[in-house]
Amino acid sequence: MIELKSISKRFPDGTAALTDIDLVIPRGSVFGIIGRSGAGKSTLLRLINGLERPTSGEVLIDGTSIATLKPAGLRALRQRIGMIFQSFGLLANRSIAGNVALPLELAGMPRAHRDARVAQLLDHVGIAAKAQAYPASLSGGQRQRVGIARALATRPDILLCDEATSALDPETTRSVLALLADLNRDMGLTIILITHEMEVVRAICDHVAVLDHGRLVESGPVDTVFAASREQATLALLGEDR
Ligand SMILES: Nc1ncnc2c1ncn2[C@@H]1O[C@H](COP(=O)(O)OP(=O)(O)OP(=O)(O)O)[C@@H](O)[C@H]1O
Repeated sequence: MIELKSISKRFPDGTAALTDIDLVIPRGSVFGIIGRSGAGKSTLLRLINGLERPTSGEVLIDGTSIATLKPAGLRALRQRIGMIFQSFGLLANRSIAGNVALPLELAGMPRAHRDARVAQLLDHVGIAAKAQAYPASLSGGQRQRVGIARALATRPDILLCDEATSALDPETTRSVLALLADLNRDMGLTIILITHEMEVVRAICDHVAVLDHGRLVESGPVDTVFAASREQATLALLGEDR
């Protein structure tokens, strides 16, 4: 379980990116965080993986405050958290297998184990045939599958998705979201997904939180929030999507 307690984040230039956020993300959920550009979504994700520190408040993962972790604890936490990005973040000069192997190399896994694990991961995301290809020769959907395989290499139990399907066409988006749903179901992976697209939330999330200008407008089960919201920010996002 991930808990955000009274989180505020103000950047040195005075920008108040997040103000007084309280949020509980249950283990095993697919949790959508939605809001317009600048609402604070990326900042929230970066607080969860410890890349940013809150100005006040705390982030607890399974009851442990990230702020109390020593460097070794923070490294261990990062191994528990995978991340995928809108721009995929693949290294152009490494093969697909080489990209997926990278976090295992950094973790010091011996070559033979690494090769077996990479093959298993590529198979799992349906892209084994492309192991020796390079990112430039893959479609966007295939590249995101590689991104997912790489994110899962160290067997995380939390996957953070930063606009992971925003660069993909609707059909490819559906297939990548279906893969994420399978991973949630089969591995019990907790998925936190930030997006500005209501359709993505509707397709895959069980819970949603709506951010607006750094504030949490509302959160709860997707069906409840979408069916009964009276919040202007939520209605505006729903309206844009209809
Ligand atoms: N390092 C930084 N220094 C100063 N301000 C920042 C920094 N990072 C983000 N911000 C500001 O904080 C606010 C929230 O940004 P954030 O990137 O979290 O929003 P977002 O909802 O993810 O937006 P987008 O969908 O456009 O990525 C914005 O006003 C942004 O300009």
